[in-house]
Amino acid sequence: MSFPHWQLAPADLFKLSPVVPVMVIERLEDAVPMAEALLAAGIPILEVTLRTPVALAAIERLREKLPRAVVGAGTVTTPEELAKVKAAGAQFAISPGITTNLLQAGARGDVPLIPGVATISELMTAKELGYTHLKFFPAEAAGGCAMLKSIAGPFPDITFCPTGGIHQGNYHDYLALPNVHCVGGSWILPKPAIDAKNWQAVEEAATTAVAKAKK
Ligand SMILES: O=C(O)C(=O)C[C@H](O)[C@H](O)COP(=O)(O)O
Repeated sequence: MSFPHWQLAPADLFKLSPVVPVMVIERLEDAVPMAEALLAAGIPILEVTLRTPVALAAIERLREKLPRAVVGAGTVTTPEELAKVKAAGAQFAISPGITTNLLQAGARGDVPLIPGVATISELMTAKELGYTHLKFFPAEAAGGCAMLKSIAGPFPDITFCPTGGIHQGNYHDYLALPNVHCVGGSWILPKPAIDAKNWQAVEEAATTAVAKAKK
C-alpha cells in the first residue's frame, strides 16, 4: 500500500469495479437516484467531480444516504480542495494532474489520493513521493493504450485508472493491459438519460458497461 495511514488502499479501490463512473451532478436531487442506479448495476465506487456548485453537498448526501457506496471526489486540484472533500466525507480523491503541494498534502492526509498524470516525468514525480496508483488523464489524448504499454516497460510497478475519452468502443482495450485495473469515464452515465431523470436507462447503461468488461 502506498501510504499505510490512508483510510483505504488504492489497490482495493481499483478492484471495486472495472469501470469508475465520473458523475457530473448538476441538480442535488439527482445525486441519490443516479448513485442508486449505479449501485443496482453493481458499481459501488462513485467519483463525484467538483465541477458543479452542488458537488460537495452531493458527496455529503451520498455518504449519508448510501453507506454501501464508496464515494470519492474528482477534479481535486489543490490542498484546499482536498481538505474540503475530506470534510464533506469523501473516501478518496482523484486529481486530473499533479502539483507538488497537492501530492504532499495527499501523502500527509488520510484520504487516498489518486493523482492524474499524462507524462513520464509527472509519473516519476508522483512515484518519488510514494504514489503507485495513478489516473492516466486525458487517456486518449495523451497517448492511449500505446502510451500505457510503453510505460509498463520501465514502470511495471505503477498501476493506472485511465480516464478521458474512454467509451464503450475502447474500454476493453484499456482493461486488457496489465497495468490497468479499472477505467474511468462519463460514458457510463449518458447525459440525455440524466437530464430526463431516466434512472432506469442509467442503470441499464451501467449494467451493460459492467457486463461487457472482461476483468
Ligand atoms: O473533472 C475532472 O477532473 C475529471 O474528472 C476529468 C474526467 O475524468 C474526465 O473529464 C472524464 O472524461 P470523459 O469520460 O471523456 O468525459
